[in-house]
Amino acid sequence: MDAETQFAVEAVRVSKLYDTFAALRHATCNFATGGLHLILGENGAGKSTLLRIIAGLSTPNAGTVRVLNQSPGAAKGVAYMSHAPMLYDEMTAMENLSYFATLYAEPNSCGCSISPEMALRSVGLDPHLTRPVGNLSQGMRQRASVARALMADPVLLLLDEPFSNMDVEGARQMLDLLLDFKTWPSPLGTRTILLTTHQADLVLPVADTVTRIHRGAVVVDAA
Ligand SMILES: Nc1ncnc2c1ncn2[C@@H]1O[C@H](COP(=O)(O)OP(=O)(O)OP(=O)(O)O)[C@@H](O)[C@H]1O
Repeated sequence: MDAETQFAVEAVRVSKLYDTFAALRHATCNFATGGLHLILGENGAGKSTLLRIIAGLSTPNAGTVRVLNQSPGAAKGVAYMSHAPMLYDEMTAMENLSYFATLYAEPNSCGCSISPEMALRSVGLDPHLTRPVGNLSQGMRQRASVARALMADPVLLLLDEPFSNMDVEGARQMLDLLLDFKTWPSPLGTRTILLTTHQADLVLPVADTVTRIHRGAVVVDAA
């Protein structure tokens, strides 16, 4: 990433339609490089839609989006965690991450990675767990999902509900982990995290910015 890049993500008047329904309406929001950015909003507000567009997984109908100064999907060093599980239930956490590690070795990836073992340890999971993911507690599965995203060693980490299914203590530990991860040196530059959560009280004290979305529109974009 260019060291001069001020914003990890710039979204200008972004709209996303599903048939005639506007999941996002002229949403404009910028996320500074190096920040922990919190995106809040009611169920169905458009938070996941925005993250998916930034991740390059969904194309807006209107507006412009720049991610690490490139088009969404083109930028290296971006990892996205969906709120839906992205792991195979019948495999262990280690088997899952080892499998996905082979995908991160593809030419399109950033070329740098954190080992499956280190990613699992960093979220507090034992890499030698023999239980398949489908038999883990929901909180442990969530940790494994976050570990999968960390494994790409992202300079921009997009997390959709990383604390869901976690008790308060587990969520705190996960937040501490993310804050620590943000300080890890990266050859691609300063790390930035965007996350959505319904546990706003947990993250608000440490968030650098808060972006509120209501019915598809950005209503507050405050530092
Ligand atoms: N593929 C789709 N087809 C049709 N409508 C969709 C699709 N994806 C999302 N929507 C609708 O777009 C709106 C925004 O959805 P989105 O998932 O972005 O909200 P959200 O803020 O992430 O909500 P939650 O907090 O419940 O996860 C919702 O009304 C949702 O039903």
